[in-house]
Amino acid sequence: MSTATANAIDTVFAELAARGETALIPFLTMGDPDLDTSVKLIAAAEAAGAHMIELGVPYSDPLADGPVIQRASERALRHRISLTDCIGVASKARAAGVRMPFILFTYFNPALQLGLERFFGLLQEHGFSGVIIPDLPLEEDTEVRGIAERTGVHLIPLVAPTSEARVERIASKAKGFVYCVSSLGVTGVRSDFHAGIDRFLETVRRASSVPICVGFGISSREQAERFAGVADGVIVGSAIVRQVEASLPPEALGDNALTEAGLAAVQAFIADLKPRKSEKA
Ligand SMILES: O=P(O)(O)OC[C@@H](O)[C@@H](O)c1c[nH]c2ccccc12
Repeated sequence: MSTATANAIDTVFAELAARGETALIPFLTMGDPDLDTSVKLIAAAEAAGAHMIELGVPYSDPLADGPVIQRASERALRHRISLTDCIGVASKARAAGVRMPFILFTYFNPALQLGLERFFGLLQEHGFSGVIIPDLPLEEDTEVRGIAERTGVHLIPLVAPTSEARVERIASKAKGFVYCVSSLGVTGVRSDFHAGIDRFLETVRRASSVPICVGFGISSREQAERFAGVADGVIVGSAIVRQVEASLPPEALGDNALTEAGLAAVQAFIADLKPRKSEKA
């Protein structure tokens, strides 16, 4: 009898595939504007219909992030929160009744500083199903993948339209899903995507034995539905983080936690993003 419990990410994708639905995966910066509000925002995202969620660790040097998420990281880092504080948010969200799978999103350096064995041990302890490390150097990939496998946490790789030649190697070892970046450059709302995006997604689909999801620049239901036919999920970060930012009371009030109205505005924004039932192409 296998002792390995099924990973919640795999279960969610199987359920959605059976219903012909596309996963909606928000990204939130933990600690923006504070850790308690992050727990409320995660619960609001699930209430809005999100199927799983990327919990972002704020970082002082977010190379791949556009201005919206950079500002969110700055707001969060004012509270001097640590990587372990961010990981602990998952247990608080579970205690608040949130059931959807959690994916930690962090740059590599904070995980390395903590120690990879301790990092993955904490992810497992706090119930994470996956982790995304956008700047994981390929030469460290084998060690990290080994620890991830042992702890049952899916190491979710990113592929970009420029990495066509590496798609096969990356996608063939992917767990959870393959994160297909829709455009070149940094995160942030966009009106159009990389010209060869559809061919790129077909290439990833052929090379991958796990679901494929698209992120970067998606900020509306129309854009989410544009990918619903060719991808198994869409990831939305900056547009949601921008809504959080817009819903914060003026700094002058001192306590810049979100009001109930602000939380409701973020929840409504996420609900509006959700692709309608789409028959897979
Ligand atoms: O913000 P966007 O354009 O909606 O893209 C998702 C993105 O925010 C999230 O997945 C993410 C946040 N920081 C990153 C850095 C690299 C890759 C992806 C990310």
